Amino acid sequence: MSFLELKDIHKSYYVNKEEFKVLKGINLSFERGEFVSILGESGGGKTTLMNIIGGLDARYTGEVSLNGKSLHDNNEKQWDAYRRDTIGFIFQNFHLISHLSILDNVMVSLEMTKMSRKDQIARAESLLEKVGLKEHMHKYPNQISGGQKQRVAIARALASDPQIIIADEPTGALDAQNTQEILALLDEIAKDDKLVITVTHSQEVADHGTRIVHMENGQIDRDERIKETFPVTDNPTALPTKRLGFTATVKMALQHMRYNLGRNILIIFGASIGIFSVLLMLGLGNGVKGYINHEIYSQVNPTSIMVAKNTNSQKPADSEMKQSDADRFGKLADVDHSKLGYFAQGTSIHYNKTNATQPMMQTKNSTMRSNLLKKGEQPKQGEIAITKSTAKKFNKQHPNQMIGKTITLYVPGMTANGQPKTMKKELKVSGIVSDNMGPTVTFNTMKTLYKENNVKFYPNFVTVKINEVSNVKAVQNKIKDYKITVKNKEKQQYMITGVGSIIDELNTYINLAVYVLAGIAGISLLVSAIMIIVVLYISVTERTKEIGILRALGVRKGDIRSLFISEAFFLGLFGSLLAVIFGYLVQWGINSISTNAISYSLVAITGGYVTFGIVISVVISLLAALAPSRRAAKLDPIEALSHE
Ligand SMILES: Nc1ncnc2c1ncn2[C@@H]1O[C@H](COP(=O)(O)OP(=O)(O)OP(=O)(O)O)[C@@H](O)[C@H]1O
Repeated sequence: MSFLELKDIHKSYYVNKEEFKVLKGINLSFERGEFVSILGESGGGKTTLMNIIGGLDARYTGEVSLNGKSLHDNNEKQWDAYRRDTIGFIFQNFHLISHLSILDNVMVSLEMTKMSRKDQIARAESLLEKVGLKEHMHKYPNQISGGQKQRVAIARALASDPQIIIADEPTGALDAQNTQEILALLDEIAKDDKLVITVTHSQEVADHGTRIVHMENGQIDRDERIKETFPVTDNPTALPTKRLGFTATVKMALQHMRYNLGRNILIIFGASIGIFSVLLMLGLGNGVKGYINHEIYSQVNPTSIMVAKNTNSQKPADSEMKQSDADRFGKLADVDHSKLGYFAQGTSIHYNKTNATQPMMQTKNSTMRSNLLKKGEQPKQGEIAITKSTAKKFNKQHPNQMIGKTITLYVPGMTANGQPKTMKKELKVSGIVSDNMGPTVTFNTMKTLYKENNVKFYPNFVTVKINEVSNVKAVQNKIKDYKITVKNKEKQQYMITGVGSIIDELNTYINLAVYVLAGIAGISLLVSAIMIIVVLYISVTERTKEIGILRALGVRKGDIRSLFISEAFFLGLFGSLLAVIFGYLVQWGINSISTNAISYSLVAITGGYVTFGIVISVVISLLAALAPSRRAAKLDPIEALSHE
């Protein structure tokens, strides 16, 4: 049983369904310790035969067996493993990976062995030392000579300690001096128990080996042993290998990105614009919403709501809110307390022959914020807090001096038989409040005013104080759920009034506007995605040869796919990180201006938005990578290697 045996190998190529027979029944057997040169006319099928032996081409008929075991039924993964474990390729044009250093070129093969990382590096260094390149190991392929490149290729071919070294025209691109050095190295390899098969046109190379096989017209026409086969000293002990794996693929992706740094920075910059716009829109929307809420909440207590009767009637009796209504709300979950109140329109205040009409006035209640009191005290029984503009009307120079003065309050009312009656009461000014609020008296003061004027008093709202802002909506909904039947129609018994009740709706509209804006900004994400697709497609084309090399070294299709997907992942990740940096910078810029102008930070990018931005960016990049990475993985290794 020979080490490597070829039996009746036939191979045809088909061009436009026309068959071209290239190998027409090859029978050969090889042993370890041989240095075989395959000679023959150009186009005679030598490379085709090497591709079959090297496990790059499985589309042939006949039998190739290694140590008596046929390779015929190998599946894709077994072929990958065969190329990793058994074969070391040396190509005429070196086929080094340009974006990896000399050391890393050798490491690609070693990373597929099960050695520890430390041992892998030690072996790579010792192999480079053996080929005389240790001091050049941190250079890149474009920084060394042709002869040196071929020596790197030899070190790489030997990395996983394969039993067969296939060298296709290894000295074709070298001068006489380098040719001698490479031949000496190949000699050493054969002496080291391995089988070296070279394809060559050079008689000098052929004469150097132990055996010459000549091909003619797709068949072997001469097979002569010119030297003794080197003695084989032990059984082959190949290094156990594994697939390239996640870490090595990711590392290689990063190395490629670093090699093309300028271009990748531009792509990352392009990709970041979309995410940045979305982040800024969301942050701005959030900030503006916060600002509007802040403005409203600075005047209205967010945990208090005002409830009135749901009626269009002008009759005070129809709008009456009773203590029983207040008690009903007071019993709802999360309600702290609930109180009757009175809201009046068309009131006026008289002082010192000057009259000031008041568009609206309400009894003091929990929806009012204490900060609306600008000077003096909150009103007690028999007192009133008047607005700043009213105070100015009465005392232009010193409005604050109105505090302590007595004014007359006029309130329009209606007698029991429907006659209008203006009620009045003298009250002491206790303080001055913001114009946003209107004059304020206590509920009891208002009640007394009605009583003194003999008009029945109908409280017309209830304020409900809720324990927490987050429970307001639920309480509002419960109050809205109380129904009453009027003329056979069921309708809501109460309505919620005051600014607080519209905050929710206002926020819904703001959110809507923000999402629309972010959506428009999102269009640039689509542009980023298309850009990444284009870039990756270009990259696949550019790197076709590299893909062929990796496949020849035994890298699996899946790992080739991971390589491109990793690059896309990093483009997306770095793009979004850059976008976050830009986002925070612009946020800082806008907020410094807005804090000066309106004492509020208008942009509020949240951690949630940042996470969303990063996730979206990465997902888009990964989706964009699907098609290009699939294309890369599907490339035929032989075609990829011969790609110009
Ligand atoms: N993919 C292919 N499709 C069609 N024909 C092919 C293909 N690859 C090779 N051939 C043809 O098969 C024949 C053998 O090619 P091969 O490369 O094996 O020859 P070779 O002996 O290595 O030649 P050379 O010494 O010039 O490198 C040639 O005629 C070539 O044109």
